[in-house]
Amino acid sequence: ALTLPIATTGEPILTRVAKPVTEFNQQLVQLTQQMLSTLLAAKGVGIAAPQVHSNMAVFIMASHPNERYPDAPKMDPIVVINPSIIEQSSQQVIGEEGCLSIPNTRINIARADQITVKYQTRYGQWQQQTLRGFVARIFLHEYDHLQGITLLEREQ
Ligand SMILES: O=C(O)C[C@@H](Cc1ccccc1)[C@H](O)SCc1ccccc1
Ligand SMILES: [Zn+2]
Repeated sequence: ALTLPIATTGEPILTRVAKPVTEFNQQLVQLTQQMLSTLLAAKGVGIAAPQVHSNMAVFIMASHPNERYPDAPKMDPIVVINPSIIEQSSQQVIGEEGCLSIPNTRINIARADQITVKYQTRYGQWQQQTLRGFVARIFLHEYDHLQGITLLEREQ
């Protein structure tokens, strides 16, 4: 699967609310494959469809240890479709984040340390999970992208 161009700050697609996925078809599978290869090539830990110019409510989380988060869990990439946040802990943690759409920028962001989320897999199956720490941070960062929100809008 080839990589896709990544939208950067100023491109309208990054400010729009993504649309729910209703067709779990081959086109969706192909999009997720291209998002994954784009993510891996960019050495990111997450990527959302709007970042590759698609307005679908889809993102991929792929935590792995990195210089900023050396104890980040190594996990198989998770495709998240039509996500919703059911619960967020009031306890927040400040952490440094980057964004593939905002090159050479690192911003400290406060995020809930624990969240309960619901989403569909690439086969349309509903999952409900509790996420903590860095993986919760990635989920919230990508979920923001689906609402047209980036780090720049969250910066205090
Ligand atoms: O732009 C994106 O959505 C991908 C970000 C995701 C991210 C989420 C939470 C915290 C940091 C980044 C990229 O992974 S940016 C590259 C990166 C990788 C590891 C740590 C920091 C930045
Ligand atoms: Zn981002």
